[in-house]
Amino acid sequence: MEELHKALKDQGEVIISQSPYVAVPIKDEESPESKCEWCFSSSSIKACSACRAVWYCSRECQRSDWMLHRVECKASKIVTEMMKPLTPVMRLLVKLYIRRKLENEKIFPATATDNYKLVEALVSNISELDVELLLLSAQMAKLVSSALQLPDSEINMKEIVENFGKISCNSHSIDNSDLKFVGTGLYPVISFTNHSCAPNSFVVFEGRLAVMRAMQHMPKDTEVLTSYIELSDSTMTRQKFLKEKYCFTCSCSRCIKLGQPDDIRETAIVEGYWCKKSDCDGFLLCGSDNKGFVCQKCGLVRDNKEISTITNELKCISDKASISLSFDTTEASVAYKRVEELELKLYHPFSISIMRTRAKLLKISMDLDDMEGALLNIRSIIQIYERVYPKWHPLIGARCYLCGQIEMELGYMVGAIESLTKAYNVFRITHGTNSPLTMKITSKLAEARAKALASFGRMKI
Ligand SMILES: C[S@@+](CC[C@H](N)C(=O)[O-])C[C@H]1O[C@@H](n2cnc3c(N)ncnc32)[C@H](O)[C@@H]1O
Repeated sequence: MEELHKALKDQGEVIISQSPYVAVPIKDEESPESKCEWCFSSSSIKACSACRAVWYCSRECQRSDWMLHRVECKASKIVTEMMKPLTPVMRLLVKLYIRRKLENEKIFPATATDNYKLVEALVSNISELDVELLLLSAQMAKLVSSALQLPDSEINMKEIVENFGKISCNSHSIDNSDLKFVGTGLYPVISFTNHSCAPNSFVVFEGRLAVMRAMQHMPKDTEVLTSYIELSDSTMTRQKFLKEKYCFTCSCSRCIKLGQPDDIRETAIVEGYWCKKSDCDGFLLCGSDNKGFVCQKCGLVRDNKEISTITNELKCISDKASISLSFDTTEASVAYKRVEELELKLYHPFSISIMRTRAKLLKISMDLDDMEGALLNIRSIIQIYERVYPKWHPLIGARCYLCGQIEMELGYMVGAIESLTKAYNVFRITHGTNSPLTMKITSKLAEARAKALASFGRMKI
């Protein structure tokens, strides 16, 4: 780890890259399809013919995973039955033990940056976990040990529970090149990096390879710090999450401002209630008599009844909107527009709730082929992202890339060139100039410039 801090790094420079010690694909609501066990691709995948519990997109991927999967596959009866109920975390743990076994038997080579000793050195925070979580871990440990079919003499329950703790506070979410969450993995060297809510490094993934890059100029001996969490949340929310999941209180340059006037105002913008007077930009705090919320700028009170009438309607319409999303996009569009209307009565236009609703509206507009509507939403989302994320954040790059594509489709070539340039400037730092994503944007940018030149004089902005 010391090696990580030694050399001077420039913005965008690779600090370290590492393959996972163990990794598994993930299925979730956003991406429910099965994925290749090795590279996480979901195209042209076939189930392993022996256990039918894992999938591969090519012979090459199957071959690369074979040394580990061979052992999983052998216990096929149990594994096939248990694979489905096993959560990704449990699967990671099963793979961790298989890998350790193969390493001990010298079947799997151990290298300086890739060996079980590095896993042993990871923090587990087990002494900080509450009793309920410990009990849950112990139950999961039992399941894992039966999946492994180890003789009782080889099972150390305490160690399994401890390894659950290690996976919980050290594993990384793996994104694909579209920034979709596709897997989870343990990268022991990268895991030695501490957290900051104002990080100077960022980890991206090239398939299963994790690549950590400097997000700013880093003089020699600067501590490399990365972010474990969603950076757009308020200080209070970030601290709560870090305490619960990672068992520490963050004291980074953003967190030390907790409770200061600027921090209270920022929390109110992203998560709190807002003054309803159109010419006032004050935030509301609960009044001392608990009867309502008072604007901190103009003093106007919104009583609890008014707030709860809006929140109740909001809950009702939001539920309806999310149900209609899966069967009637037009109905969902109407419902989410009403959600947005109601949210604007309560929250600041830059709030996280409104940002999420606009993300839904963006997707709906695109599904309905309403590109002008999509453009309106994506531009407003970018405005919010640029407030809450550091300017190099890949989410800003992804949104600017999409915005540029929409602008191109609509013939707004000046806007398209501007958005694609912004996207390029983000991804050249986070992903490097040679990554497939950055190259895709470069060619889109060239196309936009060529179209702009060809239509010079008849351009829309
Ligand atoms: C992924 S590990 C990071 C490496 C760890 N510090 C070590 O020495 O192995 C995550 C754990 O490190 C500690 N940690 C990470 N960032 C921290 C920070 N900014 N302040 C205090 N503790 C931190 C917490 O215990 C957290 O659960």
